[in-house]
This record gives sequence, structure tokens and C-alpha cells, in this order.
Amino acid sequence: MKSAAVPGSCMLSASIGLLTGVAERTMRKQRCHPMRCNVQKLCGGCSLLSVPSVKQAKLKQEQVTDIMKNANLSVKVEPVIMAQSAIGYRNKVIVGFAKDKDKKIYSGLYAPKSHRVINTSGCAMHPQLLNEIIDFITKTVSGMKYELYNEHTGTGILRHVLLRWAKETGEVMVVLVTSSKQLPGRRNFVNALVKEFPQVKTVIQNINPRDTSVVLQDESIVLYGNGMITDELCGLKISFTASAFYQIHHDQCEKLYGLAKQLLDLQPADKVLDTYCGVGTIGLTLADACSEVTGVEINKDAVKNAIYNARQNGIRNARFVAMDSTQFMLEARKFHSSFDAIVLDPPRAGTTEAFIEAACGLKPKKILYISCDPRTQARDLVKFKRFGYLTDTIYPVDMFPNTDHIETVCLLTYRGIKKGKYPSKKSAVAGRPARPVKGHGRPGGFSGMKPGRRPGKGGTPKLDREED
Ligand SMILES: C[S@@+](CC[C@H](N)C(=O)[O-])C[C@H]1O[C@@H](n2cnc3c(N)ncnc32)[C@H](O)[C@@H]1O
Repeated sequence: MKSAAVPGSCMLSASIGLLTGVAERTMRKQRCHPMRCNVQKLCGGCSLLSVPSVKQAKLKQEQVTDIMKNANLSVKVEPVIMAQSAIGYRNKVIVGFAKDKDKKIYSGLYAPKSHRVINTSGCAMHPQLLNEIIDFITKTVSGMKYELYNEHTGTGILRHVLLRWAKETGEVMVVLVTSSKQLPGRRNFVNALVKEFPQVKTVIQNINPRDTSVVLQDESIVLYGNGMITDELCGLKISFTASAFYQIHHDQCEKLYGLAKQLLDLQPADKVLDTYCGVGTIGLTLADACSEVTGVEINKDAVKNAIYNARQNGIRNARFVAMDSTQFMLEARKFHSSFDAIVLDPPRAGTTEAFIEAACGLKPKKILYISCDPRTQARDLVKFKRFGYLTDTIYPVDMFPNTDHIETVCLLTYRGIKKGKYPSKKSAVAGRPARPVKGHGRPGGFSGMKPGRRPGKGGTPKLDREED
């Protein structure tokens, strides 16, 4: 594997071995120091908080190994790439509000599997700054006498507050989620907030009148700033708006992307398709190692962010399309487009049979699969295998220290399909991957898909647990 050291990129001079070496040393230091959090018992989100880091690493590696074994996948699971910062790492926090028995307003996350807000002030996974801003907002909300939204009666104004933090620049975004446009005194609210916390660069009011557990809806009013904040990631400036996905743990994300780049081992002429691309982060970090990157994402705002991010970094060989990833690949095939590498980083539910068939149908040389749930990844890897795409090694990256979640990455390459095995001879993907075909589908040809994610009402609300 060639060295992926490219100026301005992240962690790329480190080999995978070095990455795991750093992880080992960090773990050794933390071996005897399990973390403490005052609200751990109430919240239940960090089920491994009292487990020393070295043990967490072992547990997570074993967990991934078991999942892969149970799926009959013969793969090696590497040691977990652990985090140096295992507390205060969450760059996104969503809290709800409630009143205690003395009618005093408090804020926090929902108790596990319920809609009951528990006071999680001081949560150890939140950066100190975000905890301070939440406390300030909670006090201000009490002073403004805002009526809290009641999901049973549909009355009240204030539903949630969402905070996002750009770790490297220190910028903070505050989103006030309200049931209607009315928010009396919001000017004073915003003035007081930005005076107290100059790190707050934008304040947004998101209007959510629906009976739904989804926190953000489409309508927003920017009350302060330009509606986005900017971070530095892998040597790039990355800006994002409220609804766009951005990885929760900045430093681990840099390791994850560095690992992805190293595994892909791109050649200068390679064309890369980055599906489920969010604000373009993975594709943009790959752009200097290949001839072109195409990113596909269903969230139109995230696509706008991705285009903005390419421009602000002077990256000219990346384009982004607002579309369902599967639909895009089916269209791309009609246009005889080809990609040397396809990256997929789907939500926790994993990808679909249709996606897998469409991706393999494009006959890429390599497929890089990043997942935040090894269970759904294992399920999908079994399906990829039927199309001749196999992996030998799974690399777990601890994006969510102290919780039982783990991110996994693997590289799939085409190894052929055994005769008589699914898919049939007629299948589009049988045979070796073709050499890249000249010509490319035009971006304009793929537009027009509507974002499809509109979950129904009810269900467990997604307060601060929206990793995907
Ligand atoms: C786990 S995030 C990954 C984002 C990005 N790769 C990153 O690392 O920041 C998954 C992304 O897939 C997008 N998404 C979900 N379903 C999609 C679909 N059918 N087609 C395209 N994008 C989709 C989501 O909006 C979200 O931005």
C-alpha cells in the first residue's frame, strides 16, 4: 500500500499500524482510570463509562468479531482505534425542557426509551462550553416565561434546543426549535446569548409544529449569523447548516477519514463516487488523491454545504448531486458512467439490497464501506459477497467512547462470482469489473429527487442520539 501522505490531509502519514499503536498507548494510560459523570445513571447513554478504556477496546473488538462470525463472514477484526479524548467530545447536543416538582424549568436528554426529560446538566460527553450554553439558555427560558411544548396537548412554544460545535474553530450554532413562528422577545434572547458567549456564531429558529419525534423540520428563520458554522477537518474548512450530518467526534473522524484514504489507495486517474456523502467531507479529503469525486446525498441542504465546502477549499474536481444514492447509480449506469471506487457511509440502518445491486452493477474496483452499526454492516457484507465483493479485514474506530456504539470500516474488492451462485449469469454484475468507461453522466441529469425522510409521529424521540 502506498503512503497516503498528502499535504493538508489528516493523519495520513500514519500507517494503520501506527494508528492502532497510538490507540494502544492511550489505552494503557487510561487503563486504571474509568470516567465519572454525575448524570450517568439517570441518562444511561454511556453504558461503558465505568469500564476502563482498555477493556472497552477489548469489548468492542469482541463485539464486532462476534457479529461478523454470526453472519458467517470470515474476516479479521483489527484492534479498535481508540480516542485520546473520551469525554467532552460530542459536537452535537439536543436537549428538551421540563419542569420539576417546584415548577422550575430544567433541560436535558430523554430517559432511555421514553419521552421523559431528565436533567443532564453537566453531561461528561458534552464539551464544557456547550454545557454552559445549555445552562444559560435554560435560565433565560425561565426568565422569558416561555411555555414549554406539551406533546400530548400540542400546546406551548419551546420544544428543543440543538447545539453544534466546531471543535477546531470553537464556533457554536444554536437552534431553538419552536412549535410556531411566534417567539416573543427573541431579539433580546439572541442578544443576551451572543453577548455572554461570543463563540455563538449563528442562532436559528426552527419551526416544528408537527406531532413527530423528529426534532428539526424544514422551515427555519436565521436570527443571527449566516445559519452555518465552520470547522477545520483534515486540513480543510468544513461548513455545515443545522440539518446536515457532521461526524460527532472530530478527532476520531480525522482518524476515520485518514484510514479510509489509506485503505482506498487511490491512483491519480481514479474516479470516486462518495455515496451518502453528507456535507462532502469524505470525498473532499480524497479529492487530492484522484482525478474526480462525485458526492451523492439526499439532504439538499447538505449538498449545498458540500458545494460550498468544495469552493471554499478551492477543490475543483468534486461535484455533488442531491439525489437518492441508489437512484443516482442506476442513472449513472444508463449514462455509462464508471467509478474506480465507491464509498458508502449510510445511516445506522445500513444500506439496501437495491443499493448493493446498483453499486456492484457499476463494477468498481473497490468499495469502501463505513458503518456506524456493525450489525447492519455484516448483513450488507453478506449481500455484497453474493455479487463477488469481499473484504478480509474490519477496522473498528471508536467514534462514540464510553457508549456501546462503534464505527467500522472495511475495503471490499471484487473476487469473482462462483458459477451457479446468485446473482444469475444475466445479472449486470457477473464478470470482472470493467475498465473505467470514458464519459460521465452530467450533474444536471441526476437532479430533482425529493428528500424522502419524513418519519411518522410517535416513536422514541431522537434527543441527542442522532448519530446517523
Ligand atoms: C452517516 S451520514 C454520513 C455522512 C458523511 N459521509 C460523513 O461522513 O459526514 C449518512 C448520510 O446519508 C444521507 N442519506 C440517507 N439516506 C440517503 C439516500 N437514500 N441517498 C443518499 N443519501 C442518503 C443522510 O442524509 C446523511 O447525510
